[in-house]
Amino acid sequence: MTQDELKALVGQAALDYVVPGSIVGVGTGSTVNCFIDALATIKDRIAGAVSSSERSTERLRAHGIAVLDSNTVERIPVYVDGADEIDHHGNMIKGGGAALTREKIVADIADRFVCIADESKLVPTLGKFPLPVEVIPMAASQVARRLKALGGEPVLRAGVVTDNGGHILDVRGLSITDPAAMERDINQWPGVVSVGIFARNRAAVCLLGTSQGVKTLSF
Ligand SMILES: O=C[C@H](O)[C@H](O)[C@H](O)COP(=O)(O)O
Repeated sequence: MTQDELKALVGQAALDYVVPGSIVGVGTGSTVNCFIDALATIKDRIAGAVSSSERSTERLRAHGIAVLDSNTVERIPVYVDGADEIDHHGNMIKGGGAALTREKIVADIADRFVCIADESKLVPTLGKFPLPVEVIPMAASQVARRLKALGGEPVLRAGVVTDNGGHILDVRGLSITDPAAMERDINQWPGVVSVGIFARNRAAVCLLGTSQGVKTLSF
Protein backbone atom coordinates (compact mmCIF):
# COMPACT_ATOMS: atom_id res chain seq x y z
CA MET A 1 0.00 0.00 0.00
CA THR A 2 1.16 3.55 -0.68
CA GLN A 3 1.53 6.10 2.11
CA ASP A 4 -1.58 7.89 0.83
CA GLU A 5 -3.58 4.66 0.97
CA LEU A 6 -2.42 4.08 4.56
CA LYS A 7 -3.52 7.62 5.46
CA ALA A 8 -6.95 7.03 3.91
CA LEU A 9 -7.24 3.77 5.83
CA VAL A 10 -6.60 5.33 9.25
CA GLY A 11 -8.71 8.39 8.41
CA GLN A 12 -11.63 6.05 7.83
CA ALA A 13 -10.84 3.91 10.89
CA ALA A 14 -10.99 6.97 13.15
CA LEU A 15 -14.74 7.22 12.51
CA ASP A 16 -15.18 4.34 14.99
CA TYR A 17 -13.99 6.70 17.74
CA VAL A 18 -16.41 9.52 16.93
CA VAL A 19 -19.09 9.72 19.61
CA PRO A 20 -22.53 10.10 17.97
CA GLY A 21 -24.14 13.48 18.65
CA SER A 22 -20.90 15.01 19.92
CA ILE A 23 -18.63 17.83 18.79
CA VAL A 24 -15.48 16.39 17.21
CA GLY A 25 -12.00 17.86 17.63
CA VAL A 26 -10.21 17.98 14.29
CA GLY A 27 -6.46 18.30 13.77
CA THR A 28 -4.48 19.38 10.73
CA GLY A 29 -2.45 17.75 7.97
CA SER A 30 -2.64 15.32 5.09
CA THR A 31 -3.76 12.39 7.27
CA VAL A 32 -6.44 14.50 8.93
CA ASN A 33 -7.66 15.59 5.49
CA CYS A 34 -8.56 11.93 4.92
CA PHE A 35 -10.37 11.90 8.27
CA ILE A 36 -12.31 15.06 7.38
CA ASP A 37 -13.41 13.51 4.10
CA ALA A 38 -14.55 10.38 5.97
CA LEU A 39 -16.27 12.51 8.63
CA ALA A 40 -18.33 14.16 5.90
CA THR A 41 -20.07 10.82 5.31
CA ILE A 42 -21.49 10.89 8.86
CA LYS A 43 -21.90 14.65 9.23
CA ASP A 44 -25.59 14.31 10.12
CA ARG A 45 -24.63 12.25 13.15
CA ILE A 46 -22.32 14.81 14.80
CA ALA A 47 -22.95 18.21 16.42
CA GLY A 48 -20.12 19.94 14.54
CA ALA A 49 -16.36 20.30 14.89
CA VAL A 50 -13.73 22.34 16.67
CA SER A 51 -10.86 22.92 14.28
CA SER A 52 -7.13 23.37 14.82
CA SER A 53 -6.30 25.46 11.74
CA GLU A 54 -7.71 27.69 9.04
CA ARG A 55 -6.94 24.91 6.52
CA SER A 56 -8.99 22.29 8.34
CA THR A 57 -11.79 24.80 8.96
CA GLU A 58 -11.98 25.48 5.25
CA ARG A 59 -12.11 21.78 4.39
CA LEU A 60 -14.72 21.04 7.07
CA ARG A 61 -16.94 23.90 5.90
CA ALA A 62 -16.57 22.84 2.25
CA HIS A 63 -18.11 19.52 3.35
CA GLY A 64 -20.95 21.33 5.12
CA ILE A 65 -19.67 20.51 8.63
CA ALA A 66 -20.29 23.31 11.16
CA VAL A 67 -17.13 24.63 12.81
CA LEU A 68 -17.59 26.01 16.32
CA ASP A 69 -15.52 28.61 18.14
CA SER A 70 -13.38 26.73 20.67
CA ASN A 71 -14.26 29.33 23.31
CA THR A 72 -17.89 28.19 23.21
CA VAL A 73 -17.03 24.54 23.84
CA GLU A 74 -16.06 23.30 27.30
CA ARG A 75 -15.18 19.66 26.63
CA ILE A 76 -15.19 17.29 23.67
CA PRO A 77 -14.92 13.51 23.93
CA VAL A 78 -12.45 12.98 21.11
CA TYR A 79 -9.73 14.85 19.22
CA VAL A 80 -8.41 13.22 16.03
CA ASP A 81 -5.05 14.34 14.66
CA GLY A 82 -1.93 13.11 12.90
CA ALA A 83 1.66 13.27 14.11
CA ASP A 84 5.13 13.70 12.70
CA GLU A 85 6.47 11.14 15.17
CA ILE A 86 4.88 9.05 17.91
CA ASP A 87 6.69 6.88 20.44
CA HIS A 88 5.54 3.72 22.21
CA HIS A 89 4.03 5.74 25.08
CA GLY A 90 1.85 8.01 22.91
CA ASN A 91 4.20 11.03 23.15
CA MET A 92 4.38 12.87 19.85
CA ILE A 93 6.20 15.47 17.81
CA LYS A 94 3.75 17.67 15.91
CA GLY A 95 3.87 20.91 13.98
CA GLY A 96 5.33 19.86 10.65
CA GLY A 97 2.41 21.78 9.17
CA ALA A 98 2.89 24.71 11.60
CA ALA A 99 -0.45 24.10 13.35
CA LEU A 100 0.99 22.91 16.70
CA THR A 101 -0.37 25.67 18.94
CA ARG A 102 -4.01 25.42 17.93
CA GLU A 103 -3.68 21.63 17.86
CA LYS A 104 -2.54 21.65 21.47
CA ILE A 105 -5.39 23.97 22.45
CA VAL A 106 -8.02 21.68 20.94
CA ALA A 107 -6.31 18.56 22.30
CA ASP A 108 -6.46 20.14 25.76
CA ILE A 109 -10.27 20.32 25.77
CA ALA A 110 -10.57 16.70 24.63
CA ASP A 111 -11.01 13.66 26.86
CA ARG A 112 -9.14 11.46 24.40
CA PHE A 113 -6.52 12.10 21.71
CA VAL A 114 -6.82 9.63 18.83
CA CYS A 115 -3.68 9.78 16.71
CA ILE A 116 -3.86 8.62 13.10
CA ALA A 117 -0.59 7.90 11.36
CA ASP A 118 1.13 5.63 8.91
CA GLU A 119 3.69 3.23 10.32
CA SER A 120 6.67 5.39 9.30
CA LYS A 121 5.75 7.76 12.17
CA LEU A 122 6.26 5.22 14.97
CA VAL A 123 9.72 5.66 16.57
CA PRO A 124 11.53 4.37 19.66
CA THR A 125 12.71 7.87 20.67
CA LEU A 126 11.38 11.24 19.50
CA GLY A 127 13.75 13.68 17.81
CA LYS A 128 14.73 12.48 14.38
CA PHE A 129 11.98 14.68 12.93
CA PRO A 130 13.06 18.30 13.53
CA LEU A 131 11.18 19.62 16.56
CA PRO A 132 8.95 22.62 15.68
CA VAL A 133 8.82 25.47 18.20
CA GLU A 134 6.41 28.35 17.58
CA VAL A 135 7.76 31.69 18.77
CA ILE A 136 6.73 35.32 18.95
CA PRO A 137 8.82 36.76 16.06
CA MET A 138 10.87 39.15 18.25
CA ALA A 139 11.99 36.23 20.43
CA ALA A 140 13.27 34.00 17.61
CA SER A 141 17.00 34.70 18.09
CA GLN A 142 17.00 34.34 21.87
CA VAL A 143 14.90 31.15 21.77
CA ALA A 144 17.29 29.81 19.08
CA ARG A 145 20.25 30.50 21.41
CA ARG A 146 18.53 28.59 24.23
CA LEU A 147 17.78 25.67 21.90
CA LYS A 148 21.44 25.55 20.86
CA ALA A 149 22.41 25.40 24.54
CA LEU A 150 20.21 22.28 24.80
CA GLY A 151 22.26 20.68 22.02
CA GLY A 152 19.86 21.41 19.16
CA GLU A 153 20.40 23.03 15.78
CA PRO A 154 17.48 25.42 15.23
CA VAL A 155 16.60 26.83 11.82
CA LEU A 156 13.92 29.43 11.18
CA ARG A 157 11.27 27.98 8.83
CA ALA A 158 11.52 30.34 5.87
CA GLY A 159 8.43 32.19 4.72
CA VAL A 160 6.11 30.62 7.29
CA VAL A 161 3.75 32.65 9.48
CA THR A 162 1.38 30.60 11.63
CA ASP A 163 -2.37 31.16 12.02
CA ASN A 164 -1.41 33.05 15.20
CA GLY A 165 1.17 35.33 13.54
CA GLY A 166 4.06 33.33 14.99
CA HIS A 167 7.27 32.01 13.45
CA ILE A 168 8.57 28.43 13.57
CA LEU A 169 12.03 27.22 14.58
CA ASP A 170 12.75 23.64 13.45
CA VAL A 171 15.26 21.99 15.74
CA ARG A 172 17.44 19.11 14.56
CA GLY A 173 19.78 16.99 16.62
CA LEU A 174 17.72 16.54 19.79
CA SER A 175 17.27 13.11 21.30
CA ILE A 176 14.11 13.53 23.36
CA THR A 177 14.46 10.88 26.04
CA ASP A 178 12.20 12.69 28.56
CA PRO A 179 9.48 14.35 26.43
CA ALA A 180 7.44 15.66 29.39
CA ALA A 181 10.46 17.38 30.96
CA MET A 182 11.60 18.95 27.68
CA GLU A 183 8.07 20.13 26.89
CA ARG A 184 7.81 21.81 30.32
CA ASP A 185 11.27 23.35 30.03
CA ILE A 186 10.93 24.89 26.55
CA ASN A 187 7.34 26.02 27.21
CA GLN A 188 8.43 28.37 29.98
CA TRP A 189 10.95 30.39 27.97
CA PRO A 190 9.86 33.95 27.19
CA GLY A 191 8.57 34.25 23.64
CA VAL A 192 7.78 30.56 23.14
CA VAL A 193 4.17 30.18 22.06
CA SER A 194 4.30 26.40 22.14
CA VAL A 195 6.65 23.51 21.53
CA GLY A 196 5.73 20.62 19.26
CA ILE A 197 6.25 17.97 21.95
CA PHE A 198 2.85 16.55 22.93
CA ALA A 199 3.55 14.71 26.17
CA ARG A 200 1.06 16.32 28.53
CA ASN A 201 -1.53 16.05 25.74
CA ARG A 202 -0.26 12.72 24.45
CA ALA A 203 -2.29 10.21 22.47
CA ALA A 204 -4.56 7.77 24.26
CA VAL A 205 -4.84 5.66 21.13
CA CYS A 206 -2.89 5.47 17.88
CA LEU A 207 -4.41 4.01 14.74
CA LEU A 208 -1.37 3.01 12.77
CA GLY A 209 -1.67 2.30 9.07
CA THR A 210 0.43 -0.75 8.17
CA SER A 211 0.61 -2.97 5.10
CA GLN A 212 -1.27 -5.56 7.19
CA GLY A 213 -4.08 -3.08 7.94
CA VAL A 214 -4.84 -0.78 10.87
CA LYS A 215 -2.98 -1.61 14.06
CA THR A 216 -4.45 -0.10 17.24
CA LEU A 217 -2.00 0.97 19.94
CA SER A 218 -3.45 1.99 23.32
CA PHE A 219 -1.35 3.88 25.82
O1 LIG B 1 1.16 21.04 12.10
C1 LIG B 1 0.83 19.98 11.61
C2 LIG B 1 0.43 18.80 12.38
O2 LIG B 1 1.06 18.66 13.60
C3 LIG B 1 0.26 17.49 11.64
O3 LIG B 1 -0.60 16.74 12.42
C4 LIG B 1 1.51 16.71 11.43
O4 LIG B 1 2.48 17.52 10.78
C5 LIG B 1 1.25 15.45 10.60
O5 LIG B 1 0.85 15.79 9.33
P1 LIG B 1 0.67 14.73 8.16
O6 LIG B 1 -0.55 13.94 8.49
O7 LIG B 1 0.49 15.56 6.93
O8 LIG B 1 1.91 13.90 8.11
